[in-house]
Amino acid sequence: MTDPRFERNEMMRTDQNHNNDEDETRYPDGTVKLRNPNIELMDQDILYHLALGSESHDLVEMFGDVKFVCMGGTPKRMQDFADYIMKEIGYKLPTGTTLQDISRYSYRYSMYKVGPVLSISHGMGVPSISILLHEMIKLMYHAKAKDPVFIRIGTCGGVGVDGGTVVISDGAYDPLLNNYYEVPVLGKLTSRPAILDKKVIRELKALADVEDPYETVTGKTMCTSDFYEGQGRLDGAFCEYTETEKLKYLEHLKEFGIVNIEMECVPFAALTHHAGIKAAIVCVALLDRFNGDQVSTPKEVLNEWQVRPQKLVAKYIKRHLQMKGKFSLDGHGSMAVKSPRRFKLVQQESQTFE
Ligand SMILES: O=P(O)(O)O[C@H]1O[C@H](CO)[C@@H](O)[C@H]1O
Ligand SMILES: O=c1cc[nH]c(=O)[nH]1
Repeated sequence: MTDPRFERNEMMRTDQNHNNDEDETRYPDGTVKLRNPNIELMDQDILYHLALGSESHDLVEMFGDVKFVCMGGTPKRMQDFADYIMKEIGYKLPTGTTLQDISRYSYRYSMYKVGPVLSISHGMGVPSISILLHEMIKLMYHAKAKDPVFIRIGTCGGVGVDGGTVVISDGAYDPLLNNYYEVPVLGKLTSRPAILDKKVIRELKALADVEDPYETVTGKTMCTSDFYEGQGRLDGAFCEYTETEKLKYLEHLKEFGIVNIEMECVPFAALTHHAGIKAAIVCVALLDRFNGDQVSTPKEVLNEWQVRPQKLVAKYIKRHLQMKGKFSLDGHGSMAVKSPRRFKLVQQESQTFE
């Protein structure tokens, strides 16, 4: 007999496969509806790992205009992206102010806001990004943000693609090649389909420049919970398989259509999909895993490679801002600060969390 503690919650899985209709996740005006009735009954919701709260901060004022939530592993990359997107959309900070890390007093994640774009670090691996996603989805709900799109800007190991190649994920798979996110809830495995938005993927692919001196490809991405043995590396502290076995495994992945390996795609695709939020992942490969395991490319080259997904995502954001009258850029491609007051509020951090 199956131990009930480890029973997979099939009912929930089936339910969630069919239960993603817009009524469940959107109010008619496009604002995010939460699939948790408890939140609106709470006096306040503390977004602990963001150092924000629904009572301590005016979240509607601070984040109500957010349209794009960009995430990546490191605080540095996401600060660089905030600076880059600011230039790209011509967003002007009020004189005498600089971009601030809104979540700095959480000492967990770093978050920057540039007009309608949030740029936030998620750390490494499934638990770290899943905590952030719960809080970012709730933040979008509290802020009454309309139809935000979430994009992960990452790095990965290539499976048959060269270092420097940009990969747009069109599927997210765990190491058993399941495309759902399994998480134990109250002692039962609950599984949620890991689905990325086809339209966003198509648009991103169409924006890739054929003149770029590197390739931009689409393909399936595998998510692991470990960088070393979990990704079949030979250079971890332990290794109980041969190089031949490693290569056979990579061949098996390649045949299945996996083009890259990273450590967050499954919860990212599953939690955004469950929240009814469109999402996409753009990573740059740091190496082709058929050729090795160590990331030995010089830092300057890696830094240039890391900008490649940012450039593509910036193009996508610019295109959408130009399409939407509300955020339209002026004749010089500049986006004026619409509300200096909003900006001030965004820069304010909560003393409560210091
Ligand atoms: O470069 P980022 O986006 O952090 O992601 C990749 O890099 C980390 C491992 O080095 C993992 O988190 C993996 O997903
Ligand atoms: O090989 C790699 C490179 C970056 N990130 C990963 O998870 N794996």
